[in-house]
Amino acid sequence: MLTKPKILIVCGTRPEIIKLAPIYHFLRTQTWCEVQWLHTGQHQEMAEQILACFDITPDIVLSRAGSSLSEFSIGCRQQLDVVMESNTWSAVIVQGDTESAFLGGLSAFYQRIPIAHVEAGLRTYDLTRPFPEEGLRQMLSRITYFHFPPTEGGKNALIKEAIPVKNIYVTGNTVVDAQKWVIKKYNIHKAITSGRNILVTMHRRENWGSDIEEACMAIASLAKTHADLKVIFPVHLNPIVQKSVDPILGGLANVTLTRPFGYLEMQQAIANAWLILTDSGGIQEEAPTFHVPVLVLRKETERPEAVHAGCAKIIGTSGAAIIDEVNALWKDAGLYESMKPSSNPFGDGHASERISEVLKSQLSH
Ligand SMILES: CC(=O)N[C@@H]1[C@@H](OP(=O)(O)OP(=O)(O)OC[C@H]2O[C@@H](n3ccc(=O)[nH]c3=O)[C@H](O)[C@@H]2O)O[C@H](CO)[C@@H](O)[C@@H]1O
Repeated sequence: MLTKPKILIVCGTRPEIIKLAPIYHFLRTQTWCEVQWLHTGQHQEMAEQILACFDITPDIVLSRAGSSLSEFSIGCRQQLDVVMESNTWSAVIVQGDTESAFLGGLSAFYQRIPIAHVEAGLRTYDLTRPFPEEGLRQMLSRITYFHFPPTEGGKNALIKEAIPVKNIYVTGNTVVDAQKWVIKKYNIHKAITSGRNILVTMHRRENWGSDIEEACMAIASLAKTHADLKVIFPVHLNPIVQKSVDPILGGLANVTLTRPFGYLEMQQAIANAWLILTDSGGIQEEAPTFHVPVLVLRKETERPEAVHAGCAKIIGTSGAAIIDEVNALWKDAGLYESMKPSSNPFGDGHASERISEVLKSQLSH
């Protein structure tokens, strides 16, 4: 009897779990393969919550060695090697640009197991922005076999980097598959009929310190000017971020600072938002599903599709730019309508099926 291809999904952070969950569930419905989920432990509390939300019980959980990134990496790599050697894996799936994704890929590479890289080809070509993600995703592309860019832009970047075109498959972003799953399961839809909510998130390392503070001062000024504006800001648990945000925005009547949202709460907050100000990658991709425009609080984005579609604008973190851009949308209903996306340029909700089809045709005999 022929044995089924065995696929290992390796991941460890909140965004990776969100983006790999739909692939895991789709592959579990398939009879041609067996799939296992490995959690590296890079994120712990945040990961548990997201795993529960997506009904995932990992088959393998690594124990986190130490609290520093280097201690985590060394322990993770050692444990990954044992897992890679212990079974005859046909492919290892990783996503994006985290330490977990890179280590999962590297360990598979040494065992000569083909790597399938989900969300491949995102680039800024500035190794310092975002750091370290740009470096990690570029290195992963060198050792990956199946490249799954979400869009044509990612495919073109990979082709320019001499990745064989036969190994590149444009799939759409699985983040939209994940949204469709939770929207249906938990019945998420816009639940406010009046007022204007601005959802804010900022956590990127390159914005730490004065950039976050300047953005917060601009948001405070907007909140004071527009009493009917409601700002909702789930603040990242990193104390560096909290130290910048809390003193400037805490205590304003129409600004709500909260702990990080659970994934469902976040989807509900996006659905309810009139506008989003963010430096998050995932939220740029999720907002169009709920027809919400985004102002990107960064100097660049590796996700230009929403900018090209007109539903996102890169504005940086200067206070003047934030105030001007929000006021322009506040006053000009036509401008606001022109930025409201009618569909999501990052995906159609069927990326997982496409990824499964490619793996089926290449791995099953
Ligand atoms: C440079 C860059 O862009 N890199 C990205 C970055 O990820 P990111 O910037 O997208 O990260 P977040 O902003 O954390 O959002 C992620 C998800 O979390 C949800 N969320 C958020 C706040 C909250 O309070 N509650 C939530 O539920 C939110 O809706 C979204 O789905 O790092 C990842 C590796 O870590 C990379 O793979 C990814 O390329």
